[in-house]
Amino acid sequence: MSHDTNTTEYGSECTHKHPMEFDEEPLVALHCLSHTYPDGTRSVHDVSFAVFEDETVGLIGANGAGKSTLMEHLNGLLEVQAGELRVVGELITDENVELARQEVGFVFQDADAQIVAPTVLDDVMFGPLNYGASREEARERAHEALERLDAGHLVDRVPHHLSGGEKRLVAIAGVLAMDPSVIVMDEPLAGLDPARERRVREVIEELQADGISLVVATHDVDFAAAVADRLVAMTDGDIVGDGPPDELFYDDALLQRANLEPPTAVRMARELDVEEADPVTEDELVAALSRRQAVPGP
Ligand SMILES: Nc1ncnc2c1ncn2[C@@H]1O[C@H](COP(=O)(O)OP(=O)(O)OP(=O)(O)O)[C@@H](O)[C@H]1O
Repeated sequence: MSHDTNTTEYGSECTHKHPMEFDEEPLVALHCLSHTYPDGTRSVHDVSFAVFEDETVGLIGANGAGKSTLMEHLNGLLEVQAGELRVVGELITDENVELARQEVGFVFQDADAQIVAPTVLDDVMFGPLNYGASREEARERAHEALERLDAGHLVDRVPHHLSGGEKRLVAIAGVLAMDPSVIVMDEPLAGLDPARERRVREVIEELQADGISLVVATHDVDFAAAVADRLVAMTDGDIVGDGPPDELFYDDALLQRANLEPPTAVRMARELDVEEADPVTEDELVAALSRRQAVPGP
């Protein structure tokens, strides 16, 4: 999407009040997206959403708010019915949907949905091979991606026999092997034991440190507070909030509208009358409390 966006460029269906204007080119942007499923369920309506370089967007909202529907448009899994999708500035159509698939990797909540091959190596090689890499290059990329996730030891295993956490690492490796600009993750911690959860959190931190942009959908507000630079809140197919965690998680009216509870740190900060900052994570709360303690009394 360019800086000089104008309404004609985006088609006549859109009733969105604010044309998207950016100081920098988003890596992926949906503008005025509406989607109705074949049974007539209207899942998102006139939604605009952009992801920029080197940011993690937390997508939050209650069951059925439209998070998965929005995310499945970001790499062309769902076809745009009304509105438009741009990836690295290119308008995505039937002809170039592969660009969206390559640039935006998708890690499903259900890792089994993503497994396509008889061994982990074949599975991780599948993406690069599918996009024209030689077997040698695909193998190299698959090994690299698995090593990056400390999952090299799984290379010859049968994917269906892996544990839930291992499957998720393999699914992330499959996406990394494609070298995407943006990785979309649907509930990445769901169903993991504490050790696997910790590993997936570390992987997310490593991806962030590597400058990869992420979109993470989650019901876990504590996790969203810890992982996201920016939060986008959805309810009933609309985006109802977009801003930093310390703004959104202190906006009671918005949380109520989105049917969300504030994170633990926000609730505790209020109970403890922490006023000098708006902590949203445990670490921030502890820091605010120790600063308060350090202030000498009268
Ligand atoms: N294949 C489908 N056919 C019909 N309706 C659907 C389909 N997939 C989703 N929906 C409906 O679209 C709306 C948005 O669903 P979506 O899965 O995008 O929400 P979500 O925020 O991801 O929910 P959850 O947190 O429960 O995963 C819901 O009303 C849902 O019932």
